[in-house]
Amino acid sequence: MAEPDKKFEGEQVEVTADTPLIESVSEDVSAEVGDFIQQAAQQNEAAADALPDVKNKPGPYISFEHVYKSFGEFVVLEDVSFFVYPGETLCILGRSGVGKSVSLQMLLGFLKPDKGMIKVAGENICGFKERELQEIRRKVTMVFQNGALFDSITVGENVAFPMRERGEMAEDQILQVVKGLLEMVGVAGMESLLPSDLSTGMKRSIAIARALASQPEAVLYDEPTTMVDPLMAHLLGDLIERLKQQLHLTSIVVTHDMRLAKKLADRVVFLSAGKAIFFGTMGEMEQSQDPILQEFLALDELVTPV
Ligand SMILES: Nc1ncnc2c1ncn2[C@@H]1O[C@H](COP(=O)(O)OP(=O)(O)OP(=O)(O)O)[C@@H](O)[C@H]1O
Repeated sequence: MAEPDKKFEGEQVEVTADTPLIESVSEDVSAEVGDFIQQAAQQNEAAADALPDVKNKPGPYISFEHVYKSFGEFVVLEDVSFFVYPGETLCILGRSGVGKSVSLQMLLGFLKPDKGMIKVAGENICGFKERELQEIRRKVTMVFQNGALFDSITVGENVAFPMRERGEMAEDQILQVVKGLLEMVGVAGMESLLPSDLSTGMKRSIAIARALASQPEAVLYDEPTTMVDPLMAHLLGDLIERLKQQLHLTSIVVTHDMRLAKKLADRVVFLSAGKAIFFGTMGEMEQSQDPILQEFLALDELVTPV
């Protein structure tokens, strides 16, 4: 059952278009985090430039090439291919159980494909050892549905975690970046709260701030708008879009939320019965005569009327 969207424990705060949350989401980034963001954006542009040049276009940042995955007799993915270019957003769509989360887990090396190649930044990661996979997980970070925050430490400590782990920044600089990142994702001043004090939507915003703290080149979002109210879903969608624009982040978004896919996706891949039955733009998907795609689009209109 969906967790209710609350702001603070014991305090009923209604999120409306006038709350600071919305103002800060639409504002430019603060000076504190400016340098950090600038550095991340430059790093992402440099990473994109370093990718193999295919006919003067940079190669995909992430690609699945003829990927197969089964659990015992149960076939999850069968000859699935798709890609996402640097700085672009790919949405993975499909009904429950088609292998969307399994795809993300393979992309981070938590699961191995049976056959095929998964490339990140031009390298096939399928044969990578744990150390090399850890470097991939620094470049490509995941924002989990539940935020996956550490419950026993504060919001500020959660966001600072990747920077402290890397040990490259002075403590006062880390605190400034934490402050700026929280401001950037619309939850300014919440450093000293515990994750249990926060709503699902806020946990997700903080999980995004923590993901950004490791200065990733790509971010994977697993159902970012599920179990939050429509306004929070809209804000999270705006935030993901803004991060793409400001940081040139490559993003993969697993979602059932067609409005979100329409807002964010440069391309979508639609998984069904083990196959990628569609890979293209949202506009092309809407024009498709494939009955499975038509049914999915029609169902979405029934569930979320405009
Ligand atoms: N480690 C595993 N061992 C065995 N089966 C698994 C494992 N992980 C996933 N599966 C199965 O693989 C299938 C695809 O799972 P996956 O979680 O990727 O679906 P999904 O498309 O993300 O669905 P949903 O939208 O409901 O989250 C499911 O039938 C699931 O039970």
